[in-house]
Amino acid sequence: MPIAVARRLLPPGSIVGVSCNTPAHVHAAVRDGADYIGIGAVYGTQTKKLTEPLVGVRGIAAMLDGLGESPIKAVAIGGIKATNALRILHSAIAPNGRPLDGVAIVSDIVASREPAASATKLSRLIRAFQQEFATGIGIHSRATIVGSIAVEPALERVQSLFQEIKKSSPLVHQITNNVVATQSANITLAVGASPIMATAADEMEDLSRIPGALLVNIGTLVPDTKLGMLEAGYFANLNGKPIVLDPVGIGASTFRKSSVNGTCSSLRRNVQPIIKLCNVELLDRWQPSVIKGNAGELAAFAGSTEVKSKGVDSVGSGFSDPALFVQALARQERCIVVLTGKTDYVSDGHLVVCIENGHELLGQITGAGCMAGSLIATFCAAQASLTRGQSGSAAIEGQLVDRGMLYAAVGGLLTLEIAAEQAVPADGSAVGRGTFLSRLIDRVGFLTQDDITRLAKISIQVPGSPKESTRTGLRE
Ligand SMILES: Nc1ncnc2c1ncn2[C@@H]1O[C@H](COP(=O)(O)OP(=O)(O)OP(=O)(O)O)[C@@H](O)[C@H]1O
Ligand SMILES: Cc1ncsc1CCO
Repeated sequence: MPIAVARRLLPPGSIVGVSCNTPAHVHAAVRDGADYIGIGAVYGTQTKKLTEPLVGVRGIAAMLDGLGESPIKAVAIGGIKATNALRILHSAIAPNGRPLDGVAIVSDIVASREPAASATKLSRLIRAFQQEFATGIGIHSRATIVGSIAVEPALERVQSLFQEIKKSSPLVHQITNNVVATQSANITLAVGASPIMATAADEMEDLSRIPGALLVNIGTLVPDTKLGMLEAGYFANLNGKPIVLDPVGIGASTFRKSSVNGTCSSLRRNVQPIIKLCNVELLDRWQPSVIKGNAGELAAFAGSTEVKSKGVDSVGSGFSDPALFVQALARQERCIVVLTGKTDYVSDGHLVVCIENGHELLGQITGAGCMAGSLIATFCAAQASLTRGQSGSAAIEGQLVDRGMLYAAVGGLLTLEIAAEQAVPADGSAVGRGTFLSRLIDRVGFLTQDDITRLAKISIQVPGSPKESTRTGLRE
């Protein structure tokens, strides 16, 4: 029914909402003067028969963007429950920064044995998110840092994470590719953590209960493993476990791209009430803490044509302004973004940390990026362990991404790259790729926190800001 007709039939002052399934619907609702819009269905639902395609979590942001500066409120609807509400609120942020105003929920309340308790739980979750969103720094901050940005506090954070790994030996669950599984497990053990390379969907709920972190690497993705990834990430989000996503070779095929976040997935065309799990993209189901890739992978992920890829490799010299790229992508994805290469760039959407360590041999063996992912996940597990004591506070309840993961990503990269420098003989004698890999794993095992502090070559900047501080590997 057109809004004008509804307004004629209803008493004056009535609130009129419009269901929107596409950006075109949103534009029409703005033009016709709706009071609010309901965006959906996000997921499949049994509450009503769906006649329009599912929007998916990844589809909400574009619709919010269509609201522009209008005061019209927006809620998401369709299959939303206490278990996925936070995921939806986190992901559904328009490029212009506009979040959802709320979520519409039916069965999780009316079909609950304790509807009042269910409603209270949901409202607590939503308020915690709103509080987090309003007061947060880092990931979605627009605050400007005044003065120079010292790197020492960042290195101190890395040190305490390094100590925590040695102390608690966290479990690092890795669903990775079959090219690198052994070396990834070995490098995780070498740094002092405990790897488990489990892939079956049926065991993910059990594994998610063990504190630690989850790595999802799509290097040799097959449908069965994808089911495991969907389940593992979902339960990891529920249990507040950090997730590192490594979209290996994402530009190589439509299957990889649509499995992660593509808009061409069959999910978009699926009007069945129950979603067939394998058609769901990973990022429709869970929120990563860190997304890591080389330039070709991150360009394909972000839909940028600036950098090309060939299989799992990046082609050419990379982005013209990598710092700005990672900052923008981190802001859009509301998580830490890591761009690897000769120089690495790590951002939380505000700060960008540049790392100049490493060795060219890292670019000449397979799986250096995958090992970087394993070490980043290990440091994320340590960060989660350090913050676990604070859980229960409203701000933590409203988060899926811990801002400390910026330092975790930096710590993982520094560990790999400083060990790589040490793996090359100091007397300049040649080392081949095979020996280099073994020596690299050895050196990760021998690395000390003093090595990291002494040898780190990092700088921190806020792109667009003239203030920048640099730190070389030399002792001052
Ligand atoms: N030329 C180089 N000099 C120094 N460090 C490098 C160089 N090339 C890569 N690295 C380091 O190697 C690690 C992996 O980065 P890279 O961009 O090669 O990953 P990748 O392409 O995803 O690797 P793979 O697909 O083999 O897993 C990073 O820590 C990066 O800093
Ligand atoms: C070579 C290769 N192919 C798929 S995954 C992988 C490992 C490095 O990314």
